[in-house]
Amino acid sequence: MTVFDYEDIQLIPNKCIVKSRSEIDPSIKFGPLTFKIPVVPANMQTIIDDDLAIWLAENGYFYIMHRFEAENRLDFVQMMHDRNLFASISVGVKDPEYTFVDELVEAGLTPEYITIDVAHGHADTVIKMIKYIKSKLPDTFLIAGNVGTPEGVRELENAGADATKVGIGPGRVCITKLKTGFGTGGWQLAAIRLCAKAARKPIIADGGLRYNCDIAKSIRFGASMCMIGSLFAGHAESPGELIEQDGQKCKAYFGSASQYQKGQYKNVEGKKILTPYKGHIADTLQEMKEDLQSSISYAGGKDLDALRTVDYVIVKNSIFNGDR
Ligand SMILES: NC(=O)C1=CN([C@@H]2O[C@H](COP(=O)(O)OP(=O)(O)OC[C@H]3O[C@@H](n4cnc5c(N)ncnc54)[C@H](OP(=O)(O)O)[C@@H]3O)[C@@H](O)[C@H]2O)C=CC1
Ligand SMILES: Nc1nc2c(ncn2[C@@H]2O[C@H](COP(=O)(O)O)[C@@H](O)[C@H]2O)c(=O)[nH]1
Repeated sequence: MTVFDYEDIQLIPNKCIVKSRSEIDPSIKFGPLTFKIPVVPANMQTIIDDDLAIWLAENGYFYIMHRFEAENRLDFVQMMHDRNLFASISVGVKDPEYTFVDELVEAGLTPEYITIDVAHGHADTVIKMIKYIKSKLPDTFLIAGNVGTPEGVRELENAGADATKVGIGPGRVCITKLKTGFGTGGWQLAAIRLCAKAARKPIIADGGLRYNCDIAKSIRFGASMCMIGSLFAGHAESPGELIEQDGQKCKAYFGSASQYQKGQYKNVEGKKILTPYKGHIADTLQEMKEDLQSSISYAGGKDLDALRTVDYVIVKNSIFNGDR
């Protein structure tokens, strides 16, 4: 098996067919809706909150609300629908989550997207939840994860998932690789490739993207959508207070399996970092769009499809997955 990560790949240009990058359309149809770019901020408490979800939905971007204020989720779905916006929420696999699905059904609420969000998604608990949600809310577009193998992708798809999320341990605030020895950290892009070859439905590349070019590379190796945490942390709109450290404005970014999320040090597989303040998220998203348009122009096309078949070389740089 050929193993590589984002920083080991260079895409090879084709002849340009546009006069301006503004002619290029980097949008993606994902589930029932089409979004401006194939990017979604991670469903983590330091990355997304209600206000940002509303802004993203209003402005043509995909979002997935996190599941860590479980009691607010029903009202959140109702609130988004009252504003004629799509609702996209996360669930876990523990018993109360079945009751929550029942409550959605009783309230007559069908979120357009539900994501089953657990660390080790290749599990009977996840398969059972997929089948339950699909039986109760058949019209919801159901994303399940996380997995890191073709077998994981196939099993979740066969259970009824409409898309799978790939990435075990490549995240910026992840310590799964150090605590357990398992995962796709250091070869996440090769794992995307392996999983995409086996997939019959869309996959989301989750974690390990460190630069805007990694969006184009994820698409090249078979992703339909990229979930990103660290590049979205530290914005004006990011949840959390601005902190000053060594004269620099920062915001905290912590893992969903960190003690800061869990409130206790048990089965911890995440850490906290401070990220420099980055200004407004609209500017970051606009830059991602422009860079992706540029990538597509180098691929010799006018839309994301041009990236999917572009040639590449493996230029081994390091195994550090951008985390130096
Ligand atoms: N993408 C990634 O690499 C990772 C992501 N995360 C994120 O952290 C958050 C918490 O995830 P998670 O702990 O799964 O959620 P939960 O705390 O809801 O746990 C999910 C269930 O799976 C059980 N479980 C069995 N094996 C594992 C395992 N290896 N890791 C985790 N749970 C396991 C848990 O039981 P018990 O706790 O008793 O074992 C629990 O019943 C999620 O948002 C997830 O996306 C966390 C780690 C890795
Ligand atoms: N192993 C862990 N992974 C985590 C944790 N919290 C979130 N995550 C995953 O990271 C990505 C974001 O990655 P990034 O490289 O873009 O910052 C996120 O979507 C989750 O899949 C955690 O505590 N441990």
